[in-house]
Amino acid sequence: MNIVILDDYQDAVRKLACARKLDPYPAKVYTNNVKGVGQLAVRLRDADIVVLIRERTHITRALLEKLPRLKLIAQTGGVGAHIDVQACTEHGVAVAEGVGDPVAPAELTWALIMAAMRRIPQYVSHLKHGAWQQSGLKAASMPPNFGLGQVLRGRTLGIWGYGRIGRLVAGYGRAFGMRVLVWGSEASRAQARADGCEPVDDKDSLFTHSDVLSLHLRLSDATRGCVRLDDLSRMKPTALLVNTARAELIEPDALVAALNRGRPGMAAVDVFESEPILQGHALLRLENCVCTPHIGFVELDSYEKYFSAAFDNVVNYIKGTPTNIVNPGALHVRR
Ligand SMILES: NC(=O)C1=CN([C@@H]2O[C@H](COP(=O)(O)OP(=O)(O)OC[C@H]3O[C@@H](n4cnc5c(N)ncnc54)[C@H](OP(=O)(O)O)[C@@H]3O)[C@@H](O)[C@H]2O)C=CC1
Ligand SMILES: O=C(O)C(=O)CO
Repeated sequence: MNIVILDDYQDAVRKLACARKLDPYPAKVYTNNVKGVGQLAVRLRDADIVVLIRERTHITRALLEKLPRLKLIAQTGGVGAHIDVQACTEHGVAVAEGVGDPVAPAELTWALIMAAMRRIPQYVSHLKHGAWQQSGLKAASMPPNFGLGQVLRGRTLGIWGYGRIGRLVAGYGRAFGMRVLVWGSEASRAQARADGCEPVDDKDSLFTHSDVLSLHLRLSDATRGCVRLDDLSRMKPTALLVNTARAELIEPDALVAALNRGRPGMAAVDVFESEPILQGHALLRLENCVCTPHIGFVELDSYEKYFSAAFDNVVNYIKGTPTNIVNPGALHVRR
């Protein structure tokens, strides 16, 4: 079996002990600098198994048609919209989902909430530039209403996407004495009610009433662009929007437009439509936006867990006992 590992950010996989699971099965490791179906098809033409670290590589129908040897795609973390799972099934390519750890992204979400609500990145940056500002931030570039930071106790946290991460973030919010509103499917809202949160009856209520609104949906055709400029415009000028899920959940350009208008007053984001984000991107220039470079899951233990789970799936597949296959139908299609 030829195994190719793509998207190996900063050689992380090679440095981690979990990669030793592949020792008996020689693997080529590439940091993915390949663009387009043609070049990718050349790089992957001898691969039986591809391990994807994150989502830079798009597995499309057109690419699959050029890869008759490919049998398994092993993804770290959840399978996202970058893999055409239906086309994989039709081509007999099994897709294995890695198991992520929701704690690291949930804690990063909270780190961003606290940093943004107390304006910590801005205070740190002003202080480093010699400005001792204790009674609120003042600068020509500050949007109106930016003002002072705010405490969380007694304020309202809104959660859209009450899954593994959203549920943890909600629990931390309750520990801070926040009222927690949840919007989502009937099942999500029932779970939220059982957990002591308040399900809301419509999306508008979530955007209108939240002081902090955090997105935790998965990206799919159904959720792409589900947050529109209209929704953001309903938010309070003092409110914070947090996105550690996927950038494409928000309509293109809507977040920049909304922040420029001051509703919501602030955003904190860990995910971008194109990663790495280009220097000079509008979100990086906005004083009322805190950005981190997709580090929700980047933490020693969860790094090991993400990669280790993906490699377990590879080894189990080779041994003939595939695990965590999201499209079991593919296993019955002759290659
Ligand atoms: N920044 C980072 O490093 C990380 C980011 N993430 C991202 O965080 C987000 C949440 O992850 P996680 O909590 O593990 O996800 P889960 O699958 O546990 O939950 C996601 C929620 O999204 C909703 N949803 C909408 N459409 C779908 C769909 N097609 N399939 C499944 N759920 C759907 C569901 O809510 P409902 O039933 O109400 O519709 C579900 O509860 C994801 O976007 C993930 O990619 C994850 C790990 C690290
Ligand atoms: O698993 C995920 O969805 C992540 O964002 C980590 O790459």
